[in-house]
Amino acid sequence: MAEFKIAPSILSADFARLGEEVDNVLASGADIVHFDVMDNHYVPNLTIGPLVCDALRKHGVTHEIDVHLMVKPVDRIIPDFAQAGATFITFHPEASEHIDRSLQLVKSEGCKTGLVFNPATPLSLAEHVLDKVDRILLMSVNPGFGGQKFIPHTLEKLRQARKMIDESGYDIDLEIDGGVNVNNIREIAEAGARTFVAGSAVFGAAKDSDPNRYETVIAALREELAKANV
Ligand SMILES: O=C(CO)[C@H](O)[C@H](O)COP(=O)(O)O
Ligand SMILES: [Fe+2]
Repeated sequence: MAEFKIAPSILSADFARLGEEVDNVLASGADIVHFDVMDNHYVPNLTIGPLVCDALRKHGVTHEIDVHLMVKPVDRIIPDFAQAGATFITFHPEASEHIDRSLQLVKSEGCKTGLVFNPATPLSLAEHVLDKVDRILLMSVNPGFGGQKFIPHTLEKLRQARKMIDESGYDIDLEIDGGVNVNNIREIAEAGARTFVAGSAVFGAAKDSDPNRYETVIAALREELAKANV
């Protein structure tokens, strides 16, 4: 069976208790911390920056931090995130003047690289840089907000991305971000994704009733993944 990873997006966490929320979700079985950076310019929302990434590392987080940059331009902020402890730095090709140069910059700063594709952005933009990409992230919503509905067309795009990666021979992860939940994660895995970002599905889970709610929802996501025919 393929290896699947679950990456809760802290966009939907309680920011007043962020360290505790991240500790809880990791202790509940999450693999990766997905860290959404929005600049009120590339996307119409404003979130968190390198200081918060650094604070999570100082708090004791040792898991992978998957920095999803929704900022323009990207190059200026890459060294700051590398220094703040990012594991992956993933950016949108439209936000970089020179995609190849930005990928090289991420690598030279000691981080892994990711390229992220909006619903309407063609995968062909990755064609000539696959040797420098560690992760392809497909957005299944338009970027900027959590809690949106999964765009069904992304399933076909995932199949295309899976084919492109497999045919390339490179070791590239395929991640999905936006509207992932217990009801659709299985077909998303069957379409080719291996890493699953889930924000509202994890942090929004039945807040009042279940003290182990993160564990319950992550176990339910894994149960669905175990049924996937891949
Ligand atoms: O990048 C993002 C939005 O731009 C978030 O990672 C994404 O929306 C996750 O939230 P949800 O699972 O609630 O859709
Ligand atoms: Fe994201």
